[in-house]
Amino acid sequence: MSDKERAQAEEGATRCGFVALVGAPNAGKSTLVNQLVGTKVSIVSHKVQTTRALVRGLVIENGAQVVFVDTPGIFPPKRRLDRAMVSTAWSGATDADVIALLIDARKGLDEANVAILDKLAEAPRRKILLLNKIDLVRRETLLALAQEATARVGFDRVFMVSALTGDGVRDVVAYLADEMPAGPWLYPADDVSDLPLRVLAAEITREKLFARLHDELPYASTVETEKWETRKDGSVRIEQTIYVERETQKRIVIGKGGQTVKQISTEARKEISEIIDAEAHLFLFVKVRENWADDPERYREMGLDFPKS
Ligand SMILES: Nc1nc2c(ncn2[C@@H]2O[C@H](COP(=O)(O)OP(=O)(O)OP(=O)(O)O)[C@@H](O)[C@H]2O)c(=O)[nH]1
Repeated sequence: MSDKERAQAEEGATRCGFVALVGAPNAGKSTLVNQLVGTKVSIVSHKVQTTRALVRGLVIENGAQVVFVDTPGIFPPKRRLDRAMVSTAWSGATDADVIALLIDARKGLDEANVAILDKLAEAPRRKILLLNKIDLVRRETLLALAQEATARVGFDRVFMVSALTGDGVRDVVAYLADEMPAGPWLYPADDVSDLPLRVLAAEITREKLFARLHDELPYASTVETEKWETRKDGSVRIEQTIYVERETQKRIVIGKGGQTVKQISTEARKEISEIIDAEAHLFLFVKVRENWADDPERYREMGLDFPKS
């Protein structure tokens, strides 16, 4: 935060609001939030539907605090867990001051994007369109896509961005900062995310787990931080449990002689240490928890509502 911004905050000339990022799985929402905030707050993966809970990224620009809500990918729900994710995504969107729809420009208006556009057309909110992955798509294609999408939904603005390279992203932030309503900042100025560190640390381990075992594990596997202890020397002892659904999956995660879980732990520990800016000692346990996807308690821990059916 600059001195000017600090002064604005003190004078009370501040603005603050919520921006919901919606889009089909893999549109690039997590990558965009990370690019906006400049720190890794959301977990990026090649596998779809990695984002489960609402993750907020905070950006301060021109006296405004913009709170980004990174919603789970919106897709036709089948299972209970899927329905919880989708309903959390839409409720995040309807509470926001601005809804930003992110579309993977390579995909164009495929079935998933058309369904989202139709639903968005009904939402009584300001909406903007972000055509993402412009590093991979020709300009003529982008223009045609922008026209097609705006014919379906009254977007206030269309931006062309690359969440990966950061191209065009600052323009989006500047625009949104101007759009935020007057009001005090809701979060401390130096925070980048309100996601508790223990949740973030669990997400990092989950990312490493999937990077290694995405073919062998169902995405229903989960990681929870059970213990977080700061020691006298400033280092942190973290205990996490990886929950899987079956004994066979447990064996896969542990690997021969414990090799696999050890590698996951090493990778996660490195990244967690960087983020907390302290030495981390990470201890991973693997447990089988059958039918966890039907257990309301697990949903609460992930910040999701438990759908009744
Ligand atoms: N080339 C390119 N790749 C991108 C861009 N933005 C995102 N990606 C890639 O697209 C993939 C999906 O990105 P994510 O940010 O995980 O997508 P998401 O929308 O958050 O996905 P869910 O969490 O499943 O909803 C990752 O492999 C990213 O590296 C971009 O602008 N250009």
